[in-house]
Amino acid sequence: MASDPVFRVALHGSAVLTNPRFNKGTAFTAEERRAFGLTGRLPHRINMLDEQCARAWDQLDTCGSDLAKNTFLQSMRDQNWVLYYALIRRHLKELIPIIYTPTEAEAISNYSHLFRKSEGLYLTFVDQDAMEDDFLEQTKGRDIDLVVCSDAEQILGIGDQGVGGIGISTAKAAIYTLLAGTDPAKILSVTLDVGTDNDQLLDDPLYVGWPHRRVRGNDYDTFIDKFVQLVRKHLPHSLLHFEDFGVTNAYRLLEKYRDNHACFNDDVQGTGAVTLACVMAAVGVTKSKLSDQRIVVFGAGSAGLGITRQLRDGMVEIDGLSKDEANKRFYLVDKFGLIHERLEPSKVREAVREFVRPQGEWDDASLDGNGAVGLLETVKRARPTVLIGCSTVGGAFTEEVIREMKKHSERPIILPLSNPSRLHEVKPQDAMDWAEGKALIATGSPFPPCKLPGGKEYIVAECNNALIYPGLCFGAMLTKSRILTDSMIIAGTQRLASLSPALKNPEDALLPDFGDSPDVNLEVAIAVAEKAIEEGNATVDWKKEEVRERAVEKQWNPVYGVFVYDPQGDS
Ligand SMILES: NC(=O)C1=CN([C@@H]2O[C@H](COP(=O)(O)OP(=O)(O)OC[C@H]3O[C@@H](n4cnc5c(N)ncnc54)[C@H](O)[C@@H]3O)[C@@H](O)[C@H]2O)C=CC1
Ligand SMILES: CC(=O)C(=O)O
Ligand SMILES: [Mg+2]
Repeated sequence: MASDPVFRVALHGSAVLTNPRFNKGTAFTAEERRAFGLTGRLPHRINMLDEQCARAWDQLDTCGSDLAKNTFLQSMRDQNWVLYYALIRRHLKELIPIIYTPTEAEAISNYSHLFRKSEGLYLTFVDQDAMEDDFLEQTKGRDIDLVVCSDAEQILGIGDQGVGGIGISTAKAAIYTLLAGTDPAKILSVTLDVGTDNDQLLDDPLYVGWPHRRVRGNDYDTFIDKFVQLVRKHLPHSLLHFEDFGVTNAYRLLEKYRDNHACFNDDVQGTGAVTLACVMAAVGVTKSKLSDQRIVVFGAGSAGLGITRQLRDGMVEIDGLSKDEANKRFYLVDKFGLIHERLEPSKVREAVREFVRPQGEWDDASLDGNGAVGLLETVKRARPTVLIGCSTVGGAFTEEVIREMKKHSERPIILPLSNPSRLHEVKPQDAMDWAEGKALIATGSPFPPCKLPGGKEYIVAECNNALIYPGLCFGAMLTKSRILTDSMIIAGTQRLASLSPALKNPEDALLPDFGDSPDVNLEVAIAVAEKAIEEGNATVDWKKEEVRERAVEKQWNPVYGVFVYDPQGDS
């Protein structure tokens, strides 16, 4: 058996108990209590981590709502990292929805009212002259591998949340630790407070962010660039994760920086990757090819377009289609209806141009009350085999839409991916009933299984980027890759797809269970790291054969080590 790791710690007395990285609470041993001046600061009895977890679980049980549980866990994280992560690891499926989607969305929208303690780095537009000092204050002497940042323009389906964006950066960071084993001490969570266009926040006297309209244009770009250059200068080997930016900035910033630093946009690339893996599994069940699919994407924002591009690239890489041929498999429907050539140019964003349906094809289509080619008409004429929702429009996949799809597709693949749960385009059970028990379904947030006509149950896979992004980025971090390339992402995606339970049993879920997500993300990380080495992007001198062992070795696990007091040690 491996012996407990030994840590040399320079803190003493209450400083150890108030530092979440080192605090063990009642688990400090008698020897440690003497060495760190804790004997009189703790009750007599020494607990094991398992006992602490059992007590915390009971305490959590007394919280009256999911939001109260989220708040309880947040304060546990402020007190004791090992206990927080150990508790969640022991109850992964129950607690991920509490610390992540859907409950975290509620916590973020109440951020100013629930505020208790600062977490992470707050960079505010008006304070940008001090940005480097503020940045160094939190990073100096720390060995940071990962920076997770958000400007909070499009948080988890609930729109602009201003300074509350720190909540998504810290939640995504926690998922990195839980599912990939990234050391929490090596992660920096950042909110980029450039104001907010959310009137409710601006009118709220308790709002704790910068009460100003969102800064845009050159001023915004200069502010973001200042931040990215600090990351590049002071943390050159780190990975920079962008989360929940508005659609235009999401694409622009990724393209601007990804060739010079390892950058990742989760809503674009993570969502694209997990959905590609999910559709690959589904076409395995229907015994067809990716390139045989006709795909309607409802909501062509960061996620919708990221998914479209990733599926398109999959058709090119895996099935050998040309890019132009692959583009023709997609029908994008946004708030002005189907994106086609006759739409006014102002309604067609630059990023969607390659997927615009040609003039002529839709000339005689019926228009809805807004003069648009709506979803139902698109489904009638395009006869999709795959229908994906990333629109935040709850209930948009109506009975008529699903029944129409079923007329032309024996096993319709239906993926309502919008978060949180109330914004899903269709409830899985409704989709299954309307598709006469034949739908293949995955959702963005967790849902209970569907009942099938014969009484059996169908497990609804969770197609959430958390099933893949921690592994994708951990693979790049492990190998200290200079950049995160599309082919590294495809390698991770193929590894995830190969783990689909539906490949072994077509009646099973399309993606692995979230309870298995730590093992799944490890596999993804290994595939990405191997690819990084093969492509020459890695800056570590490893052979591909040693990646698995190294990856496991580098994982942080929520266990208490043995502490030795050492004034020259960590603090
Ligand atoms: N399952 C997962 O892993 C992920 C899910 N999401 C979810 O996807 C949703 C979209 O997120 P983002 O793409 O980041 O937001 P976004 O704001 O970039 O995209 C939303 C798109 O939907 C369009 N839309 C709005 N109303 C519409 C309507 N009535 N009909 C058709 N389209 C309409 C908007 O114009 C926009 O293009 C959110 O609910 C988010 O939580 C996002 C990332 C990952
Ligand atoms: C899951 C995620 O990244 C989102 O809903 O934005
Ligand atoms: Mg997101």
